[in-house]
Amino acid sequence: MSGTLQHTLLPYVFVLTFDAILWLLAWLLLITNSVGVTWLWCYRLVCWGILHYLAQLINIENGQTVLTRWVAALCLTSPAYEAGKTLGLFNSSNNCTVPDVGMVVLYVASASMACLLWEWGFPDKANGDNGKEKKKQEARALLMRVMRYSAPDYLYLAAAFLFLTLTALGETYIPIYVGKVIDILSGTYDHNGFLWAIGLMGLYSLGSSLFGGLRGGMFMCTLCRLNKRVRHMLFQNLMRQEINFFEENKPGSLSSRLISDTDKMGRSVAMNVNVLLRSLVKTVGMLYFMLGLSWELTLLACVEMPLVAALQNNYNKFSQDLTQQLQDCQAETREMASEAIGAVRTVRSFHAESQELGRYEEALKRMSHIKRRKGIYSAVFLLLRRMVTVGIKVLMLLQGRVLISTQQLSMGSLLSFVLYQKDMATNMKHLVYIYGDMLSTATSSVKVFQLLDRKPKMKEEGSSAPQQLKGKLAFHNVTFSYPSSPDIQALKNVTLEVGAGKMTALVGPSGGGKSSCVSLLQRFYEPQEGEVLLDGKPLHFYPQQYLHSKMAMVSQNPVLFSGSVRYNIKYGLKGCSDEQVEEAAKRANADNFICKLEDGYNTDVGECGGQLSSGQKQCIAIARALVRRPQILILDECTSSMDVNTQEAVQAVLNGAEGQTVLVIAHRLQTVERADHIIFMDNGEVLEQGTQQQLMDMKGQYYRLKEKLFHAD
Ligand SMILES: Nc1ncnc2c1ncn2[C@@H]1O[C@H](COP(=O)(O)OP(=O)(O)OP(=O)(O)O)[C@@H](O)[C@H]1O
Repeated sequence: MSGTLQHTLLPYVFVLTFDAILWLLAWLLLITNSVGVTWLWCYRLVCWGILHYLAQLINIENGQTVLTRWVAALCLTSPAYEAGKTLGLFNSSNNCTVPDVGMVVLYVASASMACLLWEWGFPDKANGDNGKEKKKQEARALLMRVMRYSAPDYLYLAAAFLFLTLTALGETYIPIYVGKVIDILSGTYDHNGFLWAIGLMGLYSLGSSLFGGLRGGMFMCTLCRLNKRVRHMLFQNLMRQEINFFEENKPGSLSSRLISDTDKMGRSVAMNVNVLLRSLVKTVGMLYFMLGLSWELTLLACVEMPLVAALQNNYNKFSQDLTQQLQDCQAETREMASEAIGAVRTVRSFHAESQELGRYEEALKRMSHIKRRKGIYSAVFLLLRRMVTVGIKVLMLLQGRVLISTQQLSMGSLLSFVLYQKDMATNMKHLVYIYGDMLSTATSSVKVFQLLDRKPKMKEEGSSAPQQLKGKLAFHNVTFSYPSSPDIQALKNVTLEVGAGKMTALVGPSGGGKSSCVSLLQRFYEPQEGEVLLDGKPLHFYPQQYLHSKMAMVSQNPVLFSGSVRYNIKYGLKGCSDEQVEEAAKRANADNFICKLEDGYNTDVGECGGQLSSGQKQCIAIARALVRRPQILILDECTSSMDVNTQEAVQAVLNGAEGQTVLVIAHRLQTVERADHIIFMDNGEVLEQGTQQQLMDMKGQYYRLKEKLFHAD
């Protein structure tokens, strides 16, 4: 460890020694102390050349760039400061002098401090090999990506930055005038000077408040626009994902990504960048005034910064970890509550209220435990930070007393300095804290970006979209397992055909693989082996939108959306007239009961169609399929909840569907008997197929099932 430190520090000591020799040369060569800035610039540029060459000779493995950067800062700080002095930027003599030993030490300290800060904020990539640094760099890259998403709002951002700079400048001038007022009051009273100082102070306060408000408004606008844009993109990409994705990711966590994570991500740009830039502009402005008042006190004030930064850095590490845990816990609790509330009927019917309550309480306990830990860390951190701040303040006041007694500083200037220092400390806290917060919110944006970047795991869709479709479906040696249970084959080497313009029935015991066939037809999943063909072409040759316009499906448990009956029937269809909706409803035998509803077709069906009975929902779902006039109609057990009369009516409609390919999954006798072709499936395999008569003659599995159904009916 100490060996490594020696290796790291040696090149710096080596360069410093050479720099000291160069300064010694300057002191020896110059008889007079007063020199021109140009001379100092030339001399230090030559020094830079020499030291840079030496630094290259040392050639350290990791950190060569840091050393090179430090050499540049070391050589150029002194002429830069002297040039500033000559231009009257600092309240000291305008003469450019060769710096004395004290000033040289100060230059070395400030150059090193600047390099340290730079390294901390923007570490050299060559040094970032370890995991922690890599993580930081990734977080930074994410932050840059969030910023890029804000690019369309550049006008709002430019206005916000302008107002921000004006606010910060206004705020920076106020303490100077407070000090002036105190000096006027404590010395010989000058009425005009007093009024002038008070007036300017009021003007700066008013201006900064006005611009502050405008700045906040602009940032809020940017935040809203960014949130809207990201949520839209995210929702768009979510809708493109394959069905398995939604089985693996619960709705609670997806909606949390969509709402709270996008919000946090936006905050990292609009809010944090706002505070970060304000603090940065103010810090630079205040440093300028503070250096003008007293460089000794400024140096002392600057000591506070690395100490607070080190404390804050450590605290951030713990805090980020706990924040992540807390976010996960919150998502889990939310999911648990929405699951129990959504399935309240099931919970009630199994009398599982106390069990759900217990689970929820456990999750709440875990959450409050994490919150408690977070609170304790925060309290300890605040205590340590306060101790550092107070300690530095005491030292500063002691030094201030010395400066006043030697008349290097007035009382008012000391007050101005103390005001600046207080503000400076707050700004530093913001700079360090916000930076940590930005990185942590960037981590939460990882989740958003993961979703944004996710490509659906489906074969790329083709462009075949023929005007006329015969509607012949075929499975060729299809083997399929659900991604969530890859070891269980739901379909085993299935080969079957659904004739164009014919009605085919899929029958068989529960779990036989009927619905799995339908899922493959809908391209919800891809088979692992074999092909599913439509008119002789694999399904993925057709665009998804085309496929779903030609193939409509009514499932066992149709899902309706909250909204009117009309909205649900023409769901997803553009340019569908009211007449078409009503005609489809009549064909699905839904018109009768719809007209009896309070507002007819405009009646709200409630969340998930909760205001309607299961049979009514199925009728509306059939109407929704029929209104599309699909070439292929798939009915998965869709008449199971209808009364016998309604079933008969729907059946008549289906039989009258001329030229339409109909695939029915049914357990009911009447439905199956009307089919042109019957396929019997069990355990993921096609066991028997043929016409009703052929299967009956076989006296096999279908025959036995029919016997059972006959008795049941
Ligand atoms: N989403 C899923 N994830 C994992 N396995 C599934 C999924 N859906 C169905 N399965 C399994 O696939 C097999 C075939 O199920 P499928 O739903 O296709 O049968 P089915 O004949 O339609 O049954 P039912 O008549 O009861 O609807 C079963 O073993 C089932 O457990």
